[in-house]
Amino acid sequence: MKKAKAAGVPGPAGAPAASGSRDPEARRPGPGGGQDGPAVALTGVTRRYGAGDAAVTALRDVTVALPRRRLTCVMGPSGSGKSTLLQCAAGLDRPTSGRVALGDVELTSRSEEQLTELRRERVGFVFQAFNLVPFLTAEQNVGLPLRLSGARVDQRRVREVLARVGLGERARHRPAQLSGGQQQRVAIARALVADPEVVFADEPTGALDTAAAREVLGLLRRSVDALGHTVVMVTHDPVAASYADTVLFLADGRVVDTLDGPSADAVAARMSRLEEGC
Ligand SMILES: Nc1ncnc2c1ncn2[C@@H]1O[C@H](COP(=O)(O)OP(=O)(O)OP(=O)(O)O)[C@@H](O)[C@H]1O
Repeated sequence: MKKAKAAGVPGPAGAPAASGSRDPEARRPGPGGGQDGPAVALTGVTRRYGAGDAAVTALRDVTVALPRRRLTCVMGPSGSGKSTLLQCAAGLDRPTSGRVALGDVELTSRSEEQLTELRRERVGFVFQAFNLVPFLTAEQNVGLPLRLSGARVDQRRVREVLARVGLGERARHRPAQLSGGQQQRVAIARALVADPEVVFADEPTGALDTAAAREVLGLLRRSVDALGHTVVMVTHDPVAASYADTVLFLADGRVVDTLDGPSADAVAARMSRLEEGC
């Protein structure tokens, strides 16, 4: 079991120390690769909701770098700011102050239209509730990001990504004809099809049973190890977090700790201390 590092907020220059990938293949340049800086850098990010007595500060002066070609997990007690961090990092929400950069692109100064386009072109999303379009087949769902960005839908590419998630035989099935785990695998294929710079996954296993969750986590892990993708995942589950290279722990809107090469036991132990307020 590895020890949690002392609290300290990693800055953009020193990405949270992903201690090195578990697979040498992952060191080759991957999607959006070739660049050395972090995939996403938050600098002094504060996010406040509401005003006056009703104001809630969800993130407090967060400075953190999310490294490329790694699986970074975000954990913390309920209300600690995990989803807010993910949404700010993905350009779905705007910080009240501070800066967010996706690769070399500063997000905070962009218009809504520019952010929408950036997300389409450079980011993939996986949600707890799958968010597939119910009347489209698996392959049509996977091709959707390409279609929305105006690119030609390369059917071979769609089939290849579906096969990679083990659903080559289910391309013509609609979501209702698939199990939860299979639907989430379609969602992962959809997130990966356009080779995004970062895949953001918000509780991707929250609605799945243990076996399906393991398959989904294995896929996310392999997308990093074998294909060089970058994944940032929010989870409550220490076992899910053990698939990550690095776990960031949030408490009360701050990054209070990181853990590299985490075991489920070490994550659970750190979480219970955080839930007790230490
Ligand atoms: N749109 C909003 N309006 C007002 N307050 C909000 C909003 N979104 C989040 N918050 C508040 O910000 C804080 C952080 O919320 P966030 O959803 O980021 O936490 P979380 O760690 O993801 O929580 P959980 O684990 O319960 O999903 C909470 O106190 C929450 O109530």
